[in-house]
Amino acid sequence: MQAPSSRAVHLSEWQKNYFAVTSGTCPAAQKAEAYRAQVLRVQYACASSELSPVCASRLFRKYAEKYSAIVDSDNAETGLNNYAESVLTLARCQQADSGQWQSGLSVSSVFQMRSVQAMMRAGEELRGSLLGAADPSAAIPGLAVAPKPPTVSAGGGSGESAPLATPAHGPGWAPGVPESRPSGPLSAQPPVAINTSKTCATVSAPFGDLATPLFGNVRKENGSAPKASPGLGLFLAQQPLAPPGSDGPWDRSALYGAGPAEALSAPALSRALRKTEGSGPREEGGLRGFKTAKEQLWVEQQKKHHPAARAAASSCGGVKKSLGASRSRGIFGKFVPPVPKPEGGDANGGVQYKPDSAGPAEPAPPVDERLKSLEPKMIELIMSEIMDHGPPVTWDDIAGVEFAKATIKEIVVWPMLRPDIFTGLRGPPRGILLFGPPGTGKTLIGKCIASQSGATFFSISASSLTSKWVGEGEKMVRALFAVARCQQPAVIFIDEIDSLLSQRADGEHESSRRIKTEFLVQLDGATTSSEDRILVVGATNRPQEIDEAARRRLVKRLYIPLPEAAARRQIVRRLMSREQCCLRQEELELVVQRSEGFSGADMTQLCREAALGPIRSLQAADLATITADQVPPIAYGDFEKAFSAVRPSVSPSDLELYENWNRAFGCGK
Ligand SMILES: Nc1ncnc2c1ncn2[C@@H]1O[C@H](COP(=O)(O)OP(=O)(O)OP(=O)(O)O)[C@@H](O)[C@H]1O
Ligand SMILES: [Mg+2]
Repeated sequence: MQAPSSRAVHLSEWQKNYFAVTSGTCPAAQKAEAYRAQVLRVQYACASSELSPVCASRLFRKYAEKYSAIVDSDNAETGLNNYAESVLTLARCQQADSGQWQSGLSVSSVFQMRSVQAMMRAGEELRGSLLGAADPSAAIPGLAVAPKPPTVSAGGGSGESAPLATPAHGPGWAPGVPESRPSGPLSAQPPVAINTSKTCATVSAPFGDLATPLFGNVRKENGSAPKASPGLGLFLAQQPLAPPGSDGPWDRSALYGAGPAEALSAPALSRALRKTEGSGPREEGGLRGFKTAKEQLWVEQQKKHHPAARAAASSCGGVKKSLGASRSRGIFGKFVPPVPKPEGGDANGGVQYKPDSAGPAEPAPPVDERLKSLEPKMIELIMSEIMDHGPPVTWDDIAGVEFAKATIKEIVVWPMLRPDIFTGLRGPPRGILLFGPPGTGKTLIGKCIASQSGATFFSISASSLTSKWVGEGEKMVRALFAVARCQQPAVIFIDEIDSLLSQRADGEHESSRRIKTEFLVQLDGATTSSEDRILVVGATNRPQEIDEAARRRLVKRLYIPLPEAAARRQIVRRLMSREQCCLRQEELELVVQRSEGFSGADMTQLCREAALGPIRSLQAADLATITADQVPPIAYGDFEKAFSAVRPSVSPSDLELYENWNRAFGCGK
């Protein structure tokens, strides 16, 4: 059979590549390979004077950009970075589950291996004949010969290195342009044999740190370095440097943006070398230093959003945190679609959310089976309702309500701390209702439980469940309990629970009826399951509006009354202790007497008003110049004036309603 002419070969290859790059169904790897082949072809054509430099430069730029776009794409389906990343993830699974694992092989240790040395010797012998014909850059006048680096990625290196490098290519990745490609022995040339100062930067740029573990050395950090991409590995072996002005020697698009002649010019070469050297210590080799474009994006997102998110979240002691922030999972952590949970998991079978230290390179955490049927968006929203403890609220910060505090300690804190003792009949109730007039410290108690119980604390206002996610309320309720089940022990604190569990009425909206039903079902499950350690704490100042079915499930109904004299005294003392105050004991008693019927919130307001008294007594001119310690102390006179501005917010008739309800349904004194 007659051998096809070189032009015919070119044509058929061209057609093949053209088909690959224009096909809508061709996989990304194949497309990238086709573009890379075109890039090489342009190089060769230019080197053998088949193409004018101007034309070559134009074509080179066109195909190189397209190649770069595929290799660097952040798209999970088409980006080869992602492709390599998933392969690396697979490789890491083999590493005895240790995040610290690094290959024992380094570039230098590989060259100590006998098999590699034998291959190198063979390569030395073949070298002359192969190099002359194969290296296109050698044919371009005025350019330094770029010796081939001891490649990790081109697949032509040692047998030992192959398993590490080849998986990144995947089965569909067949390095092209074989006819002119330097063969294995060349690729295995040891770096020690190369004098970089005399030849060029090619070797030192991609393989600068020879002590770096081989596996980790797929990328020498500086911008968007190639990750063991075979096509790129080969290509870069022939493109030794970064273009002028690029961020680094491996800034692929910048590199391709320059024509071949520019890219290979001597000044650019030295700049690239300087940059490479400068970047060396910044990141040691190894997987830890390896960042995909996606990971880089994650890091940038963290830098951009993290401080703001934290600052915005710190109000009232409790810090709402979203998993995307404090338990950062970044774009990896953007809740991943549920996948079957592999072996392991925490003691409760909970979701294994890893803290920041896990790093962005970690694979997405496995998701609990119990969350599989839920919408990721919902879970993400619920997670953002988890309250961090923030500045702790202690039991002493809550004045009065001794009975309620003792009861809560007994049924919330101790069983959480000693679940082994509180079993059977001693098992704690799973539903608590805190009811009482407004401003008596119900929410404060919730925050205290969050600080003191050591449980995962979900603080959800019922109105947010009903209004924020219109039409999706019942799904939210389901997600809330499912997530809490995965995060046990957990406390779900629902403020204004009356708006969620108000009595069912005929004219009520369908969606709120569904939410209520779902909530009761979930509450029933949580309150009756002997395995779950979920406590639901509801707070309301309208207990009479709560549906009777819900009331029954919130077995411990604790009245949080207006503060008695001792509690009012404690509130004033505590608040005044932080200010300059000259209130005598008998004056304090007068304040306590006169504030009969005030709620805790009213007492706080009274003290704030009194604290403004000394300022108000100052002339405006003085206010501009006075120092903080020159402000007069708060005196009884200021309280007297404050009493005329602050009135009790709870009326006696309202109070009677609460007391009646407490007598009827309350569980306390
Ligand atoms: N027992 C208390 N001890 C100390 N401070 C209190 C007490 N009760 C209320 N306060 C003060 O009043 C503020 C409001 O209290 P909180 O929000 O807990 O009231 P609430 O019972 O939840 O009211 P509402 O029923 O209107 O939601 C608290 O931040 C605190 O400063
Ligand atoms: Mg409240």
